[in-house]
Amino acid sequence: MTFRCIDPETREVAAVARRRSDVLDLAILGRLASGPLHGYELRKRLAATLGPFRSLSFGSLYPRLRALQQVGWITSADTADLPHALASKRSRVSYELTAAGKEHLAQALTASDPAAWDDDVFDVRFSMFGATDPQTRLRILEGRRTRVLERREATRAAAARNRERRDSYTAELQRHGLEILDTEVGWLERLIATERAATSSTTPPTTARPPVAADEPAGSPPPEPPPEGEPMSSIRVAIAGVGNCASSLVQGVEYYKDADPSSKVPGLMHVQFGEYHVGDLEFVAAFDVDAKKVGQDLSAAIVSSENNTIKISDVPPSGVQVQRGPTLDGLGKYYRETIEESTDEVVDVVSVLRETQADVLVCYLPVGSEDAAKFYAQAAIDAGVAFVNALPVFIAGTPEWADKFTAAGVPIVGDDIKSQVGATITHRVLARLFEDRGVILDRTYQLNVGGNMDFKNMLERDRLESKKISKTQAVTSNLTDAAFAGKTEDRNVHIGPSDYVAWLDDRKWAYVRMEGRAFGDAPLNMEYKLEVWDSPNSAGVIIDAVRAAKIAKDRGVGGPITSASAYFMKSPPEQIEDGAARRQLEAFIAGDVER
Ligand SMILES: O=P(O)(O)OC[C@H]1O[C@@H](O)[C@H](O)[C@@H](O)[C@@H]1O
Repeated sequence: MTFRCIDPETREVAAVARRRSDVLDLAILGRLASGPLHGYELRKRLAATLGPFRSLSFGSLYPRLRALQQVGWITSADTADLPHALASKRSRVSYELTAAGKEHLAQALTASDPAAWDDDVFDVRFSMFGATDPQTRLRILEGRRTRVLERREATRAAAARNRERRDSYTAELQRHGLEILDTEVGWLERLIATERAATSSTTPPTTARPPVAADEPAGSPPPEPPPEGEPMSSIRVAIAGVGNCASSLVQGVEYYKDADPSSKVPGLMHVQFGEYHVGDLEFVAAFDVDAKKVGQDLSAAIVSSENNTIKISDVPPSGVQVQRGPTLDGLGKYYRETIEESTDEVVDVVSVLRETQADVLVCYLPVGSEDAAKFYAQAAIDAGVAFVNALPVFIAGTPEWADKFTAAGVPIVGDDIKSQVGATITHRVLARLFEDRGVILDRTYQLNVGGNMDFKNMLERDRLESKKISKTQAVTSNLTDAAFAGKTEDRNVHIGPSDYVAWLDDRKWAYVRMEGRAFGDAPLNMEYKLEVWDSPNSAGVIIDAVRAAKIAKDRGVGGPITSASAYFMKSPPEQIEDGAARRQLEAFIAGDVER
């Protein structure tokens, strides 16, 4: 027996050719859906509606027509025998869809896998939106938007990298390219909003497509509504990781639960956020791996083991017992040395989320818990629970996960919490101030020290990679002129956790320095030091993020909530200048923008 070795390039060329013929087949079937056509007329219609096929020749059309006849999806007839209206001097053969062809077309129009929003397929699918169901249309539009956003990010990053080497024409070309991508994003946003509005006016949110777990038979019943007497307006919150941040969150809800909705309180954007008051957050499940926390009531677990944040309120027993979640990579070297891992059996997280009817799952795992964070993200998708990702593991910001959440109709706000007035926001805004006032920012650092388990865990440098990237790009993405604008790594930017100082407890001190050049290249330097209690500083932001996620869930909006992610998180799917992000978020709360 002989084996023929096909080189990868040949295989790729063959795959591209196959994709092109598949999409051409779909386009042909779509055109024939409205009735029989001659080859010449068919070609004219394809060329008129589909940009990518403008150069379509009879050379590529006829082989596909023959292939479609062979599989039985179309038939041909000699039009010499047909009425005059269909006959033409140019072509005597007309083509028509068979019953099998109609069935194939109907099925093809329900597909919404990533191929549907590829460059060469999207136009074809879009031209058939009239015959596509609303949910599929929406998924394709959202997928396409993610693809274009991804491309815009890559173009921006490339432009920032090549800033010094490019001449003015190349710069102009890049600017023009970005403008086109901006326009496409805006166009897609408008289409999505229109589709969404049409869908929600015909489909009540409770009947929005329920996410289906991989192991769950399709069509299994949705979770029961809350027990009678339970207020519908509460937000049922589950927490993964009962550390200091969870402690401040739980204490903070207690602290502000009776606040006057029209008042201004420290640390919160709004007491009343849309239809939700701070006090509407209700904790229904919690997961941890620490033996001193698992099995305890949440109110006790938040002040157990290594938790050492400032106390802001007494929390009465909650009736929620901390359950044993999977460890995966959740315990780094220093955690293992410091805490004892629970020997309890790991619970089925998806079932717990379903049984407790959680609305939102907040992921508060230690930095570096890449696998565990993804495990909880998948659990949220499978259980149909909105996800707020507070840690620097890239989930909402990756097209792969964004698509998964979008396809499941589950909202996500992420990634990596940006504190109220923390190291990131102050650094980001002040660096931008340099630029806005014409000062060239040449170098900067942000050194952070603290005394909580987060900082101890981060002594393990391997666990830091995504944290450093997230913190760095949160600052550099807000710049356009600095040589390191948009970069995640550069000799002249150093941003990251720096050391562990036990006696600081949950306090975090950030030392920031910016070196620039002002008028006449005169040096201009700025240094500041920020002292905060780390966990309360992010708790208010999480309370808002949870409420934004719930609002999206109520409205049947799945996938990344871009406004909330940009305002609350360091590494959102789309970085937006903070003032604009806040305005977008207010518009989202008011229901004026979809996400
Ligand atoms: O102060 P910044 O840079 O906004 O960062 C805040 C948060 O960053 C997260 O990554 C930490 O895990 C939190 O503990 C911290 O509160």
